[in-house]
Amino acid sequence: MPLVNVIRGERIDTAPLNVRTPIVRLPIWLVLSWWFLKGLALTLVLACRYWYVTGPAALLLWLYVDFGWLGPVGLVAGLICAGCGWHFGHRSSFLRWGWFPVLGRWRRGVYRRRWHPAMATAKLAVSFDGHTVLPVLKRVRCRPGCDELLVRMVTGQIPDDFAAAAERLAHTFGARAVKALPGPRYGEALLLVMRGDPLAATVGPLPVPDVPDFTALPLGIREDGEIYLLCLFGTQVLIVGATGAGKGSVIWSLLRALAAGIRSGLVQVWGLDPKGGMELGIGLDLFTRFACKNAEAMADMLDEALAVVQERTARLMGLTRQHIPTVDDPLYLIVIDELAALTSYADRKTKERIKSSLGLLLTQGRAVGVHVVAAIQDPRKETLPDRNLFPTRIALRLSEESEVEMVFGKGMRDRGALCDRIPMATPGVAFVALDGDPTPMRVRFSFLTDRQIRTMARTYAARPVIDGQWTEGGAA
Ligand SMILES: Nc1ncnc2c1ncn2[C@@H]1O[C@H](COP(=O)(O)OP(=O)(O)OP(=O)(O)O)[C@@H](O)[C@H]1O
Repeated sequence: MPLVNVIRGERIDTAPLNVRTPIVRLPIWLVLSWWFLKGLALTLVLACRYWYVTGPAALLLWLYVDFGWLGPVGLVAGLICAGCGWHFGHRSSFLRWGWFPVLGRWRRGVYRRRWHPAMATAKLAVSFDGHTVLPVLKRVRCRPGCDELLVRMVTGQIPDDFAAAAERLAHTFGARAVKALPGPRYGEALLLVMRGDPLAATVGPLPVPDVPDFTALPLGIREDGEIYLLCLFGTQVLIVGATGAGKGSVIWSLLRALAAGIRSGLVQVWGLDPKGGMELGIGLDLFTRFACKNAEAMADMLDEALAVVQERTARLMGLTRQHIPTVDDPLYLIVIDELAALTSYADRKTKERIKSSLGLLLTQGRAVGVHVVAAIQDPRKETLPDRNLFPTRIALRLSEESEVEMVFGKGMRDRGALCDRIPMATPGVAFVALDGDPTPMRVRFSFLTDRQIRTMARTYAARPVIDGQWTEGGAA
């Protein structure tokens, strides 16, 4: 038993004088007047707060009192006619300034009603000091096919907590998908609630830019309705997808975005098609060099590309950190249709040769304008030696969950890269990582039919070399 008990805190001594709360008797008229004034003040506050309901209601009531039924009916009919005229006259401004703000107000009410149960069941409500604390829904904005919810997170939460619960939230709000991003300020998150699917339909060929902008090549449509732009400068591109996932459409979309540069000589495309030219052969005229028959010819071509890299590196050393292509000193694009055929299935000696020159090409080629675009079906280590040498990775439909991690690394599937759930019925749909955005973006690449590829190849033809032999004109 302790000798002395020390208890911290302030002791309240018994007061010498103890009094009871005084009772003041008020007349009933005073109590009723007080309640009336309080009710009036509350009504005024609510009327001002919900002005978008009370304002139109007051206007309609005034019209009814002054003009009878004709007044409100005439106003509503006039507004509908004006809205239709605006919609048909200038649809984009009607949606931006007329329809979406109204829809946003309506949807804010709908989200607020479901907010508490949604947060509680998605485990985003926090219990603190005996209370339940919810993230605050600050704003709802509508965009085509998507609602943008600005949320103030509870202390200690991060946007990744919302990303982890994205699928639950999507089902709760009855939406196709929910994407969580960091908000405009610390402590805020943006939830993009995807309603329609702008990627459900095939995307046709995009217009060919007159001069390719190597930092923004248009290849397809993003799920937020914007154009997906690929920055080729400073990168190497890996395309991964199961058979029939649409790897070809990524390659052809890229060649289409570069087509004007191919014709002018600003870009030289070298093609390696281990499937005997079945895939890339359709657009043969676009390729300056093309190898499809044997692995040695392909290894030779990679060695030649490496020689270009080494010559340029020696020439540009100390002058610039990024090569700017010109017609005399073009950008080289090495397109490999099935990388695994080169890295795994060729004979041992050729395989080693290919692996070593490819590794050097991937690491040294980026800065000197020699870029590799490689497609592969199977992202396992045995077939894809080092995915980290490809800064840009495009993952189409994959067969297994684990393959998503093999392509993007840990955590991307949790943030929404559900490549294994892309339906077979939507080839060309892929997930990509965008610059500065930790969550993956779903995109659909444009699709060119064989006929469109042939026409493009004829229109933007380059002078080809097939299996080491220069040929005159095209060989479509
Ligand atoms: N972007 C797209 N939009 C719509 N349909 C597409 C798209 N890409 C491909 N397809 C359809 O899917 C089929 C298979 O596409 P593709 O041959 O490009 O796939 P792949 O991944 O290259 O397959 P493989 O590995 O077997 O060569 C095409 O014939 C076409 O009908």
